[in-house]
Amino acid sequence: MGEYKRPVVSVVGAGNVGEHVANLIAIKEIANVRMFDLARKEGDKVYEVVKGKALDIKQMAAAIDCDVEVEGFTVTPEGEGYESLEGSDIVVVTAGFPRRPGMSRDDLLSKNVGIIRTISERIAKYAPESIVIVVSNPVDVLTYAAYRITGFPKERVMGMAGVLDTARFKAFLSMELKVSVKNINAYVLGSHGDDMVPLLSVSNVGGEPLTKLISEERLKEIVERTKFGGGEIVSLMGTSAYHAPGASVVEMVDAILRDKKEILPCSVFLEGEAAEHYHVEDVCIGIPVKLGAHGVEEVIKLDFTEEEKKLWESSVRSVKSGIERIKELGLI
Ligand SMILES: NC(=O)C1=CN([C@@H]2O[C@H](COP(=O)(O)OP(=O)(O)OC[C@H]3O[C@@H](n4cnc5c(N)ncnc54)[C@H](O)[C@@H]3O)[C@@H](O)[C@H]2O)C=CC1
Ligand SMILES: O=C([O-])CC(=O)C(=O)O
Repeated sequence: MGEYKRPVVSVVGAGNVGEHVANLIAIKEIANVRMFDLARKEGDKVYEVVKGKALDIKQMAAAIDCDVEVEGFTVTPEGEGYESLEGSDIVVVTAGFPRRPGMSRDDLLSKNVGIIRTISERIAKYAPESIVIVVSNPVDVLTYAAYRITGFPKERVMGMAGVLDTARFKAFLSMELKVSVKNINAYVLGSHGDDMVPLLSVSNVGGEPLTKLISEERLKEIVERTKFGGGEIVSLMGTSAYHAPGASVVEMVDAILRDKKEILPCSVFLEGEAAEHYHVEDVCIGIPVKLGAHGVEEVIKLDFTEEEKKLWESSVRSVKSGIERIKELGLI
C-alpha cells in the first residue's frame, strides 16, 4: 500500500488552540496533520501528551468516517525533534504562553519571542518551502519575528488575528440585529490588541450600512466589546479562547490549500505600494489580503475615513513599539 498524497499541515504547540486546529482539519479532511509539543514531566514520569492527542484525534476521525493521518511528535525547548516538519505545506505556530486574567497580550512578548525564534529556525531548516501561520501572542510582533528569522518571502508568513476579530464583530452584530452572520460583511483590521480597527465604513448588513441599522451609541458598545473580545473570554475562563481562534486558523488553511483566493484579514509584512498606501514601514499588521496556494497573493488597498486613519495610526504605533522592544533586547 502506498503513501497518502494529501497536503500536510504541521501544528507546533498542541495546547488548546493547536489541538482545535488539528481537530478541525481532521473533521474537514483537508490535510494530514502533524502535531509538535513538549513532553510533560510529573515527578519522574514523562508524558508524551502530544502523541496521545494525535492518536485521540485520529480515532475521533475514524469514528466519524474521516480519512486523515494524524501524528504527534515530542520536541524539546532547545529545538530537538523537529525533523518531521519536512514536507509540510503549512506550519501553524501556536506554541507559547497564553495570557491570564489581568494580563495584556504584550505581557507575553518576552516569554514567547524566544519560543518563536527556535521554532522559526527549525521551520526554515526542515520546511523551507512551507507557508507559516503564526498564532502565538502578541501575534503581530511575533509574525514579524517569524518573518525575519525564517527569511521566507513575505507572501509565506502571516499572522492569524483579523479573521478572529472579524468573527467576534460579526457574532455580536448578529446577536444584536437577529440576522444571519452570512449577511454581515465586516472587517476588523490593524493590530490584534486594544488598538484594533473595526472598519465601520465598509461594514454592512445585506448591503445596508451599520450606521443606518444601529444607533451610534450602541454601535460604539459593540465595537468596544469586539476590541476586548479576547479579554472578555480570558476573564470568564482564566485562559484565552480556543474554539474561535482554531476555526479562524482553519479558515486560512482552507483558503490556501484549496487555492480559494479568499479575501481575509491577516497580519502581513507590507512593502512597496501596499506599505505606501497604508503609511507603514517595517511592520506586520492586519489588513485584507487574498489568500491562495502561494500564500498572500494580493494586498487589498482600502481607503480609510479620517477617524479610521487615526485608529490605524495608533494600531501601527503599538505594533512598532513591540518590534522595537525585541530589537533592543537583541531577540531578533
Ligand atoms: N492570534 C490570536 O488571535 C490568538 C492567539 N492565541 C495565542 O496562542 C498561544 C497558544 O494559546 P493556547 O493554545 O491557548 O495555550 P496553551 O497553553 O493551551 O498551549 C500552548 C502550547 O504550547 C506549548 N509550548 C510551549 N513552549 C513550547 C516550545 N518551546 N515548543 C513547542 N511547544 C511549546 C505548550 O506545551 C502548550 O501545549 C498563546 O500565545 C495565545 O495567546 C490564542 C488565541 C487567539
Ligand atoms: O485574548 C487572548 O489573549 C487570546 C487572543 O488573542 C484572543 O482570543 O483574541
